[in-house]
Amino acid sequence: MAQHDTTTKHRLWLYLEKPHPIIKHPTILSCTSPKIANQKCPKSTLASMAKPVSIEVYNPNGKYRVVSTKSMPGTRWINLLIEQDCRVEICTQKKTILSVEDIIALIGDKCDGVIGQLTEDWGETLFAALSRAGGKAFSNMAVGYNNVDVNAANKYGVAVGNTPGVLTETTAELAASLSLAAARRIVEADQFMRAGLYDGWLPHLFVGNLLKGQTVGVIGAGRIGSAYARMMVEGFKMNLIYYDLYQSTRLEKFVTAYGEFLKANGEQPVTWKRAASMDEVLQEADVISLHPIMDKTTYHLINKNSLATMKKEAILVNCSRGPVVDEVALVEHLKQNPMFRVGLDVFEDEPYMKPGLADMKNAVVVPHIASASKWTREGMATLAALNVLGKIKGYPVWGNPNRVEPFLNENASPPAASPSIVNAKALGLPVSKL
Ligand SMILES: NC(=O)c1ccc[n+]([C@@H]2O[C@H](COP(=O)([O-])OP(=O)(O)OC[C@H]3O[C@@H](n4cnc5c(N)ncnc54)[C@H](O)[C@@H]3O)[C@@H](O)[C@H]2O)c1
Ligand SMILES: O=C(O)[C@H](O)CO
Repeated sequence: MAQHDTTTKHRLWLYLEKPHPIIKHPTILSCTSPKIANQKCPKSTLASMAKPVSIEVYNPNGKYRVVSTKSMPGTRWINLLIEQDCRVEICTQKKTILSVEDIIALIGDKCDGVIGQLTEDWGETLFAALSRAGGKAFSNMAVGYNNVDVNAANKYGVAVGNTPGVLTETTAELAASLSLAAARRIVEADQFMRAGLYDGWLPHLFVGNLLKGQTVGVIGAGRIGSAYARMMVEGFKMNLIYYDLYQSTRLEKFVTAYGEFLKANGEQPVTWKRAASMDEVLQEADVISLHPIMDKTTYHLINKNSLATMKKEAILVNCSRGPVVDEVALVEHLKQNPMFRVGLDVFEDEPYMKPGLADMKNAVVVPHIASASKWTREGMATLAALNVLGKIKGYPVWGNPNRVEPFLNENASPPAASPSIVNAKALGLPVSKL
């Protein structure tokens, strides 16, 4: 390993001589600071930029500079970028959530595109910085993009990508897991066992809720909400009630067909209903799962009043975004109603929980892991990278962001298109005919 120019803080390059074991193109550099010269930034920004940000570099001679604010699973996404002449820089900073200043430092004075994370605040300041550096594309490694000010991106002509579809089933499976964990009190029972409290079978020990024949309620029956509904209907023979701004015809057809199948086999058929209001779902359902997007119409959708509408023994699951639920009201409701249970993957002030939530036995809490399966996370990285690459190369936008499978086939080259650009229309980007 050779070390150069260690006298200057901003140029501490460490060349790794060993080829990386999995990346096809072996050249990796590590350094502790990107070039930050000639940027017009507020003084406060410059001051915090003085701190070096550590990065790892692949294909240093690539024509296009693409920055990823985090290391992401898999290597396909890196290979796809370097095969198309990109120099890939991955931030290796230990800090979990990067600040706007950290990201400005990463962007530097020449950057063609950035792959970022849902924890980052992609607003006016960052899009201005990216645009100054010649950047044309940003992609969240997430389907939700409520951390992105799309209007600001439009103002600077920056394409904004997201990663739909590849995480639908994985996220729905976690929502189903939380539904079961809450219904059958799995975490409480696990803690009881580990505490050495089990001294024999008892008729009343950890009695929970049977799902079969009960009603599952879905708020936001889009990709994930529909996949979850199908799992609960087919897996546990639950009836469905859903609320969405749009009708989910495919979901309705599925439940109808499954109901007919059950009937033909002499079993009680399942039913479905599209509710005219969210309150109808809250009143009728035994398990309610939240899957809407996060915007001002869904902020505190579940609050003190809506909680009061729900059955005393209902189960509430949230795998959408934390602020969809008023968490202070939820803690109070959990205290007042010990038979009411929740399964939460997301939190209002992530990564923090509101006071009292951690003490509630009737709450199952996990750290925003709904999309965390290996296949999905690698696929998300691939889609995010291809969103950025597509814009850099001038490719059109894929026609149907709900059908992203062709981009995920590891044995074939991906289509020459950006899989999902949310502001394609606003920017007037061409749509692929493939
Ligand atoms: N916890 C996680 O790790 C995780 C993983 C993936 C997605 N998500 C969240 O889930 C959200 C949904 O993802 P998706 O792929 O299913 O998106 P989607 O766009 O397919 O579905 C969202 C649905 O919400 C509906 N909706 C919008 N406003 C509504 C309202 N006011 N009331 C009721 N329904 C409303 C839409 O009509 C749409 O059908 C994402 O935006 C993201 O925030 C979280
Ligand atoms: O929106 C998303 O994709 C999730 O929150 C992370 O997978």
